[in-house]
Amino acid sequence: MATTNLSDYDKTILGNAKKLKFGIVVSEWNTSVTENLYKGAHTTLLDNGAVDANITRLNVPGSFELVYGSKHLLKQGKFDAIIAIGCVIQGETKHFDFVCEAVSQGIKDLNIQFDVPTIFCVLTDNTMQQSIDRSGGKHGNKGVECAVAAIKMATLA
Ligand SMILES: Nc1c(NC[C@H](O)[C@H](O)[C@H](O)CO)[nH]c(=O)[nH]c1=O
Ligand SMILES: CC(=O)[C@@H](O)COP(=O)(O)O
Repeated sequence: MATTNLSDYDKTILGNAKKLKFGIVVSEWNTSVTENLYKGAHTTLLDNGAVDANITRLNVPGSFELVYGSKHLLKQGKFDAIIAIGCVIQGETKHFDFVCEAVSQGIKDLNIQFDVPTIFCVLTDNTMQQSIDRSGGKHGNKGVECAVAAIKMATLA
């Protein structure tokens, strides 16, 4: 099993997020999962000193739109990091492959085009149970992992 616990991190080595501004883009597909990912990310940012007024949320229809939504926030030039939250679950067709490829490559491209990091907080799972397990279930919460990544990347030396 590749995943240990997505919620484990060493708080003592994490910088304080008090002065940082975050944008969080949330896909509305599989909203029961993405809301839990958002809660994990939002809570972790606050637990590490972030101010709620410095956290901006933007909803988009699906994970494919996370790229455009993240770019929309990045162009405002007022964030230290963006967290893109989605949950893509395999269906009957190859659509899963195209959505996952598009959003992963698109977010990679944003990290090249902009000087502000965009964190890939997108579950790409075979089943809903796998997504439940990784959004506050037995494997922790990927939203926590990605909030930690956002703080680390926003405070790179
Ligand atoms: N099947 C899932 C989707 N599909 C929708 C796409 O993301 C996109 O919104 C649509 O193709 C219009 O551009 N999105 C998810 O986030 N998760 C899925 O499982
Ligand atoms: C990832 C998707 O777009 C997928 O869930 C859609 O389901 P299907 O492949 O059965 O159309």
